[in-house]
Amino acid sequence: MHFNLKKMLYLRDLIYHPTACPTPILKSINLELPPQKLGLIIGPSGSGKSTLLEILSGLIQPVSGEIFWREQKLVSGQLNQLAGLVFQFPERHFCGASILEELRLGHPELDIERVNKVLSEVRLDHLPLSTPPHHLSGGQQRCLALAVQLIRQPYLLLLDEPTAGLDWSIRKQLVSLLARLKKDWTLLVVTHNPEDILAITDQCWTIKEGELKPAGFTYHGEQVKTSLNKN
Ligand SMILES: Nc1ncnc2c1ncn2[C@@H]1O[C@H](COP(=O)(O)OP(=O)(O)OP(=O)(O)O)[C@@H](O)[C@H]1O
Repeated sequence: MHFNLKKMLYLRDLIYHPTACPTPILKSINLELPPQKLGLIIGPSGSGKSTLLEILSGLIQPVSGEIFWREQKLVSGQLNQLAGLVFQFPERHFCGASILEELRLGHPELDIERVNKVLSEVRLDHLPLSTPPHHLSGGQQRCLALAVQLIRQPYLLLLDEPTAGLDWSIRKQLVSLLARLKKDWTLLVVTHNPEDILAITDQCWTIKEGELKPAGFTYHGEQVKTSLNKN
């Protein structure tokens, strides 16, 4: 397997071990993800998936290890510019009174052109900007949560269980949206239920008790196909 380190997200020996915990939550994580690819990490509840995304978005700091983006070593302050994190059930965190307010939270200077561009990216541009986020459908709320991150123009989109709690047809639409987004962004998705996302996955890992491994295994009786040997 050969990757060009100049063009990728590269995690080296990341360890997260809060002092109160008897064992590390993340145990020497190594991961390489090229740009404009979708990486999928599959693991059960409590395996460390959200913790890894929190580190990558600069919310918490690993005790050791390094994070590189295009050969540049990054520290927490730089990570929140690199990455946009969409939490699990992001609609629970909306605090704007309208779509426009939600998109402009923390960025009141954003011009309408950029707002419209990002809304068209997630196919919400047909809605009035005054629509309250809580009046949107479940699928539209997920799209708005993505738009909130995209408008900050991160390089890397981090998605925690993006299809959780959505109906089948909405999950399908969201997966098509993610497939479109990876033409411009690098995506890292974590989930305990990979069924929806596998079809658009370029690289896949499993995580169990904080240990990350490249996938090439049987999940729900089906061989998971990864592109670890592509590129
Ligand atoms: N600061 C902390 N101190 C102690 N334990 C922690 C801390 N942060 C996370 N944990 C524990 O680490 C484990 C991994 O948590 P994490 O939320 O990353 O798992 P997850 O795979 O995302 O699970 P889920 O899918 O249920 O969200 C859990 O057992 C959690 O309780």
